Amino acid sequence: MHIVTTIAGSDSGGGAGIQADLKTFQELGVFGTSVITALTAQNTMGVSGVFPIDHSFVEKQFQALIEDFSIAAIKTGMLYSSDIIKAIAHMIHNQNIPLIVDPVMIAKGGESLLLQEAIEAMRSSLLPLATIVTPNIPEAEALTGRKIHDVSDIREVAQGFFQLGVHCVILKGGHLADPNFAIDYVFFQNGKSFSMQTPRIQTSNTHGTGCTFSAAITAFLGQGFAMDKAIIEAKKFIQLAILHDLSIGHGYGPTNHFAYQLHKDSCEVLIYET
Ligand SMILES: Nc1ncnc2c1ncn2[C@@H]1O[C@H](COP(=O)(O)OP(=O)(O)OP(=O)(O)O)[C@@H](O)[C@H]1O
Ligand SMILES: Cc1ncc(COP(=O)(O)O)c(N)n1
Repeated sequence: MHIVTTIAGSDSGGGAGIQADLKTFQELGVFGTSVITALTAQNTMGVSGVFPIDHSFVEKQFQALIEDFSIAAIKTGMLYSSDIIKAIAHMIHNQNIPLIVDPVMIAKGGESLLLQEAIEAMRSSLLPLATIVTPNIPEAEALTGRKIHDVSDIREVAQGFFQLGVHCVILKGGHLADPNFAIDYVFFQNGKSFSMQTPRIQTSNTHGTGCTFSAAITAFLGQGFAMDKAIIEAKKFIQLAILHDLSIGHGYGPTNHFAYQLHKDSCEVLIYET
């Protein structure tokens, strides 16, 4: 049994954060463990409260895991403060475990999930340890200080992440204005790159898309998939989870974590060399 870990915030509404990650891990047949960085009072309509966990207790949770388990891959999500980020970086820097950083900053409803003061710690302490980073466009801009207007800017931004020490950058195009396609751009430090394209689904039920996508990458990597295969299969997982939405709640509804196992043969991801 492959064991993977999510270090993230709890979403009481069950669509994002720790809950989305553990559901994804379960669906993909890996054993999920968790380190909770913050509690959020949240539903599909928004975040009404954030209760950060003291960084010493974040450390204690991780310590409990590494004392007992052999962890195959780790992902991070909502990390909230520089204290928490530094504690996590300190704990994992000598572990030699693949690390997927989803640099969560702002919830779909606009609420901040990362303090402004924590952006520098993310850049200087955590990203140098990352195997893969999965920013959306605004997150990539905030972390590299470069603006993204078109695809050529995306390549520049990926270089910015490589300079920090990241091995693979996935720039998620969910926020780009293409009405027909959801395109993500994948860049490896060795110069290899490709884009992944699926039909854009017209829906507001996209709560937790980024969490679910990065959790799926973590689950596939934890099972020993090669990095490109893990990324492409995770794109399939999130495409199906958005397509077969569950219509839960009154706001931005969650995605459907059951969908991949039911429909995985029906999804095609188009890959283009970039
Ligand atoms: N409407 C959509 N149709 C198809 N795929 C989508 C859609 N919206 C997002 N995606 C895909 O979902 C994945 C997550 O992308 P997104 O840009 O939504 O991440 P995010 O903004 O970080 O999410 P979150 O806000 O949950 O953290 C990407 O693979 C993206 O292409
Ligand atoms: C605990 C937690 N982690 C991450 C997200 C981001 O998800 P989204 O941007 O879809 O709201 C969230 N809302 N809550």
